[in-house]
Amino acid sequence: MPRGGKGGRGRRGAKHGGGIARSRDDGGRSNTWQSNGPAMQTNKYFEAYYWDQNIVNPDQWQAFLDHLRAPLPTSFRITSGKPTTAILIEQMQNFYLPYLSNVKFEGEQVPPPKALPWYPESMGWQIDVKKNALRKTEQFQKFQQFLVHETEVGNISRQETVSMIPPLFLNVEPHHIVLDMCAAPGSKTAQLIEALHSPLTTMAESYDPCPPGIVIANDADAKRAHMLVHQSARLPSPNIVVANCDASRWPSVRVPWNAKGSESVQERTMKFDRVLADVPCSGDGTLRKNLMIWKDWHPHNGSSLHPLQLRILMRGLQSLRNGGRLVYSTCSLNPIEDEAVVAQALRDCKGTVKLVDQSHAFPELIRKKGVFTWKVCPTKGSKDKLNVAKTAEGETEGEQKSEEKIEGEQKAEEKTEGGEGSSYRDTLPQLPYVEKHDDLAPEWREKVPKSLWPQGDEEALGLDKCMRILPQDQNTGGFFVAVLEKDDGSEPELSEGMAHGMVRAMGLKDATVSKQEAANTAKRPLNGDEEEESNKRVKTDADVAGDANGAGPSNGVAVEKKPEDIGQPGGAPYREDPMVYVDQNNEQSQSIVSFFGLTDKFDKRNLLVRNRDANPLRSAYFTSTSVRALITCGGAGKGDHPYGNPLKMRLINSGVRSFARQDSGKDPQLKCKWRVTSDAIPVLRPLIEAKKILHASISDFAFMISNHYPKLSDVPEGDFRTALQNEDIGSHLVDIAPGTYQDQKLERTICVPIWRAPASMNLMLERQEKSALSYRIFGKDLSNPSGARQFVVSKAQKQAQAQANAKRQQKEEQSMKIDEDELEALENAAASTTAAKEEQEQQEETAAQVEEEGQELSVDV
Ligand SMILES: C[S@@+](CC[C@H](N)C(=O)[O-])C[C@H]1O[C@@H](n2cnc3c(N)ncnc32)[C@H](O)[C@@H]1O
Repeated sequence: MPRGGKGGRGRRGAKHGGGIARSRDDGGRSNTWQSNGPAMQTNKYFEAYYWDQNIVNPDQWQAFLDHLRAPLPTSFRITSGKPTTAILIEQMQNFYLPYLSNVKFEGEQVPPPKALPWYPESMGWQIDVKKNALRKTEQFQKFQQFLVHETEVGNISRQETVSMIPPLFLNVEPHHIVLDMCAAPGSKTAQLIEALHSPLTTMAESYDPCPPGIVIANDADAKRAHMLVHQSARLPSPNIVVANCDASRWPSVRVPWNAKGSESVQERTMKFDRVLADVPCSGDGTLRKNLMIWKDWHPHNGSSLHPLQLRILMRGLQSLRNGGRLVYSTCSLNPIEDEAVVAQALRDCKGTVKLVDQSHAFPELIRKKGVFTWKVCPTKGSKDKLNVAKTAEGETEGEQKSEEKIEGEQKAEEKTEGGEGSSYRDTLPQLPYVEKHDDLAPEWREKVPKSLWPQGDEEALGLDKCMRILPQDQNTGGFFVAVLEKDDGSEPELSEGMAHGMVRAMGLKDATVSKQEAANTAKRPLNGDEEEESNKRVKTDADVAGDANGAGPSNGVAVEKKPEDIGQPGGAPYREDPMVYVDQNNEQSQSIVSFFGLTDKFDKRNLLVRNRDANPLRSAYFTSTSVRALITCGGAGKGDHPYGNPLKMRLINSGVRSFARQDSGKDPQLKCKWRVTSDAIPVLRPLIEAKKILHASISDFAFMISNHYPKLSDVPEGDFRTALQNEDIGSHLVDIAPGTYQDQKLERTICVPIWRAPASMNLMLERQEKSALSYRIFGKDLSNPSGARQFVVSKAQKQAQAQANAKRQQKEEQSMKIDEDELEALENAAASTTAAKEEQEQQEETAAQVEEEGQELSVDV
């Protein structure tokens, strides 16, 4: 059954791998393993097909099958470029490795986790341990809690080892515009975002909060595209855009662009520096975790996906700039979905695209070279169905067997598998291979693409530069990766990539608008009629100048169309709220900038809201300038969406939610009704004036964690308390200086958000974030009297879990496969964000109460 593809039309589970959530404790998965048992993990078509394809050496065959039938090891990645990156690696190496090095389960030594030798700076890990050993030994239980905690707060991502590979070969840099064509559930997108903000390194200093580049995460499935929003919320970035398009028809979007050294702004089609085409596939590389694939697997699954895969790859290559790089990947081992797709794309590109030799990169990663030839099985039934000419070369009696006969053979008594060459092959069914496209009857030649077959030019195309990762080599899933680069000689001026030119263009446009605004302000006040007339004039002027602030009724340029009337032709209606940039003179925006002391590096034109009035109501998002160039298409109305967005992209989300309204308190002293979200701190902290940051010691911090809304008078005496008392009521950021507290050391400064109420203060972190942070620094949770880790399980989460379990059961009954990637992503993202939201709302309520209480207190005093 295809993985994430369109092959199973009408059956959602088939189409997208069955979007089924499961409980965080992994109970669902282990039950699946136990209930299915090894008896189910067999498929004679699979064995016959892959034996014939010759991608596994005969002496490795048994190991190949054995690994496919063994549970997949747990693996995870430590998020790069965060202040926590180095700390977690240090904890892994200096605490958990020794701690887990001498564990026995059922009399056997359990291997400790190992850093993946090819993943940069020990940030990728694998645990070759059976699930029940993980759950039933005290040491691994403790380790599991650490993993869950750090996963929930975004410092660790559970990700299958092989899935970590494609983004590494993309070499993403901060100025790159990156398209992740088939991104959901988003584990690779997370790596792309990390790479955009910092080189893949443990050094937090290299983190750039707002680089010039953009990551566009796209998925054709609307529900799955929304999962990307949750996933990206774990890695807050002003440079992220989530879209919901059919990647094979990825739209051309026009953006403003300025050539270096010129004073003019041009409009250009946005081209990508990097493209990831991790296409929907039959998924047989995931057999170790998606057990249902065993049951449904047939060579035809791959053949039926080949055309879509090719269309997506071709569109990716067309969208790439000259000199740009594209990585094509599948979690299928099938050459029809792999080499055949790449080969046809190379042919169609007529020499403008080449496969890149990556044999020198990540040398510790064991991989096989791509193959030059393969066998094609274009139908599920017998060849008769295709009316293949009876005289066709290579036809044998065996190949003529009917489908019923094949099934009969599949049920035939199993003989010893492996090793014995042809005698083993004789135990397996013959498959309805068709030697060449010309062998098909004329009416079928039209329907079945010729590109399924090798065409003799495979060696010349350099298909051996493709890479195939086989399960037995590193105890992983199976995977295929090809790295392609475009060299068509066009647009040499784009060799610096497009992002810099887009940012420069916005600078020029912004300057024009500022001049215009200054001129307007200087005018005398107008009476009503004159004002209306003037608005019309401004609209025309702005149109001519290319208003950089985006469209909206407020600046009079919106074309009134209802968003629900608009959609991709033939696609689902597009109903997302518009993304509108706030006028930089907006009162709320100005209060945010002055209260938090945001420097000029914070461009207030990049503050975005999700309403047509461009008014910050509950949340305000911050995006990079390049994202503004894209979302507004550089000018009002250019994007043909009522509010200026490039409609064709079907935008779902963008930027980082940075400010949340907190105006429930009625204190007239409250100067700014907004608080900085904890997600936005890494992005905003470097953009805030030093004098606006409060400073506290590690013992002050221990006090903050241990106490919920302590009175100001109870805060330990010292500089922090004095500073707090002199501070305005509202949201503040506090730098906690390195130091020692009860033998526990904080090695580097961390920044946390607080709320200063009239008579009290509070650390504005949700419970599990506080708990994880406390554990990391103090070795226990100071906010919990028992010191144990705290996990927030919200009502919504419990409900979602119950629903997910029911759904899983239902799907299992229907023999659908469960997409474990999706489950992993849900585990990484959705549950924790629901809980976090609830926690945040609860915090806001408490803050309001305390504030009011504080007001009363201050009146009393
Ligand atoms: C193999 S999964 C991608 C996994 C993802 N890259 C990750 O690492 O988490 C394939 C995805 O392609 C999506 N998809 C299927 N057809 C598509 C199309 N025509 N355009 C874009 N996405 C598509 C599916 O919804 C599915 O989420």
